[in-house]
Amino acid sequence: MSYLEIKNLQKKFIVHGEPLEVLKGIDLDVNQGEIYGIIGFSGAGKSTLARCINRLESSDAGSIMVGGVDILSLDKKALLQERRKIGMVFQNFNLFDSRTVYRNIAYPLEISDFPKDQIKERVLETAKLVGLSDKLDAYPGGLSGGQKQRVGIARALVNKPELLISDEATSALDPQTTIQILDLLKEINRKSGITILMITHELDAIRYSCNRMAVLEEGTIIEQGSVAGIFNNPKSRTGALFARVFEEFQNISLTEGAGI
Ligand SMILES: Nc1ncnc2c1ncn2[C@@H]1O[C@H](COP(=O)(O)OP(=O)(O)OP(=O)(O)O)[C@@H](O)[C@H]1O
Repeated sequence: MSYLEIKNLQKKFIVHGEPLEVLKGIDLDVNQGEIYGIIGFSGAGKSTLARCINRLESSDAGSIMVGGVDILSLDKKALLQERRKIGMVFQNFNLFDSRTVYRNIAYPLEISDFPKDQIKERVLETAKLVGLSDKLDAYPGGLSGGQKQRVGIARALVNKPELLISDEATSALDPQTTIQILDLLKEINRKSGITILMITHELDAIRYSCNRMAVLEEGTIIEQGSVAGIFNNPKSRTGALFARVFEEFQNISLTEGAGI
């Protein structure tokens, strides 16, 4: 059953008085409970797509259904309500440096009508889920990149959303920390059944986490299907480039590992 259904989504920006078409009719179907990958080079429109889904960005045409709700038709009040079902994680973490880990995680609850006397319990529960129980009094400045992203993930999850959009969540992290964060997302998905849209330019992150994926190129989804299918038999230039870059990277590692 599909949880996120996007049809003919279009978005343009006006740049120096000229229209710049960034999303040119996106169609996407993400099943409930799956981790779905979207890959694309820089400038393909990935972040714009992510931002359109929770209406941080307006859209020009098309429809976005999230859990059966037509997101683009909601008034302001209903949108605030529905947004709680959509968590978002960013590459640069977007944390408040002057707030402790606890208060960063609590923030979405503080600005909603969540019962005040239940905030602490929810924050502690969420911090535990992401492995941050011992860092609640720390400030972001004193955390590693991986810990910062755990705070970002906790903050995205504290409202118990049904959809998590991960926009390059691991792109600023080293390979080992990337694996830890991807493992955390997989574990959260397995435990809670949350649907995850993983947007990235890293094919290995998608190979590690997803069964299905789409390739975004210049605002168009040019290929979608199983990760194995696209990787082994890419139909598009971008798909082929990603597969080749990945293989070359593997070869380099092997050669170096063999000491040649
Ligand atoms: N607010 C904006 N105003 C004008 N142009 C924008 C705006 N936001 C994005 N763009 C343009 O839209 C295109 C797609 O940008 P977007 O950030 O969605 O791509 P991306 O695939 O996420 O790339 P990256 O991985 O580099 O962030 C780019 O050409 C970008 O310059």
